[in-house]
Amino acid sequence: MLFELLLLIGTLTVLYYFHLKRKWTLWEKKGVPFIPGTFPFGSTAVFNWDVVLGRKNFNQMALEQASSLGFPKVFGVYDFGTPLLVVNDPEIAKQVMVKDFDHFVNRQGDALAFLLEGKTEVDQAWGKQITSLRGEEWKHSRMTFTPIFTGGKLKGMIHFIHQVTDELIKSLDACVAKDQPVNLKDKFGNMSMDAISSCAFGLNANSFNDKNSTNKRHARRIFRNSGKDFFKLFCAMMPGGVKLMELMNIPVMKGPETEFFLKIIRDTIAHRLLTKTRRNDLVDLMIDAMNENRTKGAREDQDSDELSIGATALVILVAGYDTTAQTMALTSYYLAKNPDCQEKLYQEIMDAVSEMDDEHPDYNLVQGLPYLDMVVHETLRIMPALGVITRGCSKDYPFPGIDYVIPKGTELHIYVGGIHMNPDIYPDPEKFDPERFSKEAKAERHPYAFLGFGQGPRSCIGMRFALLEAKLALFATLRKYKLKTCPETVEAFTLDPSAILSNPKEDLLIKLEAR
Ligand code: HEM
Repeated sequence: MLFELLLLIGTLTVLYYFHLKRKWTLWEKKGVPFIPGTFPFGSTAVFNWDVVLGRKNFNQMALEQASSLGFPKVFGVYDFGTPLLVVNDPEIAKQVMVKDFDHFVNRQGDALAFLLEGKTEVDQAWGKQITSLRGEEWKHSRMTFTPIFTGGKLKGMIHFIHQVTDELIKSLDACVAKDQPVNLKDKFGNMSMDAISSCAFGLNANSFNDKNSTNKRHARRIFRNSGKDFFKLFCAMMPGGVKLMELMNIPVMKGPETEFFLKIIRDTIAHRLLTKTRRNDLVDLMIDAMNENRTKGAREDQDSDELSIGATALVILVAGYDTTAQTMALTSYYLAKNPDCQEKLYQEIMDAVSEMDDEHPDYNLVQGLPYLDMVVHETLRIMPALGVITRGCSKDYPFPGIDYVIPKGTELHIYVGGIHMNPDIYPDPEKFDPERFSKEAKAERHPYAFLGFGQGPRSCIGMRFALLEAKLALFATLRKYKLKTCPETVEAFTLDPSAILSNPKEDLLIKLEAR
């Protein structure tokens, strides 16, 4: 009996393999270079053995794939045996992200969409948040929440960020007083957590004073995958896996961390409604947006709206935390290593300070500093938080330039890291050179050669907020200190294999000298 069973499994595996192999040759016939991949995972950055086994960061994997093929405009990889097209060219990225957006409204393809359809509370929260929503549901959610990130609304919140930059400077002062190197990941991690907690929920996360802050620990966990997380994903991918896990009340997504943040969000909303207090922060704006929609009769379903608020607040917290923290930490690291750029930025900041009436810069002033903007963009070019942006094809799509129709349900990967590191687009791509983002340099380049925040209707909704926070923090830091490398500064860093974003694995340590 056992022999027959093994024989059956063996035969099915071989048949399945040949079935996939037939699909794989499709790419070769169309002249698209492809990476053959390891059966059964395939070779995408996401499902690659090196990534699954925690040997490589998946953004790094993507960049290596693009570079190993000499940065072709498009190439094929296999995602669990399904051919998947990788876009590595700004013009084609524009086609997909903007011109033919009606084909690519979704972020995920159909093959793994069921992973977001679990019915546990945790999976519902992830499935209902704006980054995962599909089609009309996404359009509704995006329309509802876009107005809360306008310049006007951010101006109303800037004083919350000023309070946190004051905390940041106090904490940096303490390091300088003790003549200690500053751990950039740590300091800017605290800054980001406190800024987002304050602006989004009116909470004092107290990260600078509480070394073991639960908020930070849980937020970091959400963007890191352990062996257990991969094992759970693997089980969920088995036929009937999600249903079985649901019956056992095991969520596919990370349970305790999600529940922790959902509770914070619920308590905040309940407190606001009970006390009728208003802070004009993101929670208030989300409640307003939802009420406005209901008044307009756009949506009757109150439960669904409330789930959408909870889920979106959750994603604001997690999408805003690590991405912005890393951008601030890396910008400071690159400035310490490039004193000429730092000096130029310092001069720009001091010129601005001489025109300020107030202790803190206002919104227009900080957003209008050209070199500060160039420095942050160059950091995001070298190290984009998301090295791969995905889109799901929702209608058959005749791909421009290739005699091939991408079938509905296919997932496309846009390799941001590949475009940002392509020497034909950015000569000497490893070099930190903010001049690449001067007005003149940008005018000579394809506008979609920078994808640090994505592009088109599905681009980062929090971009303005992130840039405001990062610029305020860098303004305050550089105004007061010179950033210097020290013996503890790593010459180069590697990327954390357990991180979903491109986070440095090593600590980024530098010394500060009071100006
Ligand atoms: C420097 C910091 C940040 C970077 C580099 C970043 C980058 C990105 C990228 C690359 C995307 C995907 C865009 C696409 O698919 O075209 C994205 C989406 C998103 N980001 Fe950000 N982000 C940052 C900060 C933030 C902040 C602070 C928030 C919230 C306050 C936020 C909320 C979101 C949301 C909700 C989406 C999904 C939008 C949608 O599906 O419609 N991000 N971000």
